[in-house]
Amino acid sequence: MQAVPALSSAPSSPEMLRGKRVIVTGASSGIGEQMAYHLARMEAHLLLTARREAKLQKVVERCLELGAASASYVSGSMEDTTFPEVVVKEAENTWGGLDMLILNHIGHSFFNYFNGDVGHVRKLLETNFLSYVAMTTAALPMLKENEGSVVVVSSMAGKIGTPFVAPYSATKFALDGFFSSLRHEFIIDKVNVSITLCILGYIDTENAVRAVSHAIRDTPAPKEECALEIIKSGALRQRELHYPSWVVGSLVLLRDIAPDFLDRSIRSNYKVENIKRT
Ligand SMILES: NC(=O)C1=CN([C@@H]2O[C@H](COP(=O)(O)OP(=O)(O)OC[C@H]3O[C@@H](n4cnc5c(N)ncnc54)[C@H](OP(=O)(O)O)[C@@H]3O)[C@@H](O)[C@H]2O)C=CC1
Ligand SMILES: CC(C)CCC[C@@H](C)[C@H]1CC[C@H]2[C@@H]3C(=O)C=C4C[C@@H](O)CC[C@]4(C)[C@H]3CC[C@]12C
Repeated sequence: MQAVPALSSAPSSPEMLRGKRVIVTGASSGIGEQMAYHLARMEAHLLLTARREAKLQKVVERCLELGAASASYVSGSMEDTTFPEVVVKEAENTWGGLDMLILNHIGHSFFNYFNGDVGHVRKLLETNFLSYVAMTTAALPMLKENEGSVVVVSSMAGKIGTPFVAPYSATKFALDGFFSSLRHEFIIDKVNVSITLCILGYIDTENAVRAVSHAIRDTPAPKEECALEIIKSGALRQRELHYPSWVVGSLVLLRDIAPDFLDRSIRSNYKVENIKRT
């Protein structure tokens, strides 16, 4: 009998997404950029989006070098309520269909004590949450037709309360509520569109390391591996991804059986003396 390689031992298994049409948001840097490169190696068709056009141009070029079936971008801000539809329309016009929607972008926030800025929370909800709802709504007809997948990138801070990220954490908890409810409805309604919620711990992207390395004792996990795990979990239509699995898995378990113990250990991971109030 021939041995079947495990998915993890075939990092860029081309069959997984070859020829599939994929939108990646927040693809100009960090985990989104790394997802674009993995998808390119898998020979997918790519539509990338973020605000910075020059960065997107470079990522598209590299995707084509790596073997993408096609690659293009639309630049714009998800703070603009009309932009989600613009992106989905672009996919409709170029491909006439869609297989996977990867929602990954986040607006800028601060890593600090909550300063009472309600306007910031409102703006962040638009960028990090409402635009995800709008993108999914606009893409749903195409996703239904192709029995596609929605991949929602969230965080441990969207499952467990952690300090200094109150506005961000709220937007990530909102994603869990919305998309976990929607998943039920799809199943009840026999809509064959999968929803994968990705719960990530601390990842070594430039922005994350710059924002928190002075105040967090943890070592971040690699963005390249993280990006691949996200794509795999979406392709396998899993309900949730926990990455790194043992860290996130055990914290989520502790949340329900020993919440005070968990909160204390979370706080002990922070060098609070390095958080300067702004
Ligand atoms: N890194 C980490 O430790 C963790 C990350 N995550 C999640 O992973 C995902 C990716 O994070 P990471 O790679 O670190 O983030 P980055 O900051 O590296 O990337 C964020 C992306 O979003 C884009 N973006 C920012 N503002 C807007 C906007 N207003 N409209 C549209 N796009 C925007 C940025 O591009 P541009 O500036 O060009 O618009 C960029 O492409 C996020 O959902 C995050 O919550 C979860 C847990 C931990
Ligand atoms: C108890 C410990 C074992 C684990 C604690 C985990 C903490 C350290 C992890 C879990 C989720 C992480 C945040 C996150 O999701 C996304 C971002 C956005 C980025 O631009 C800036 C960094 C930030 C705020 C991360 C900061 C570190 C967080 C709070």
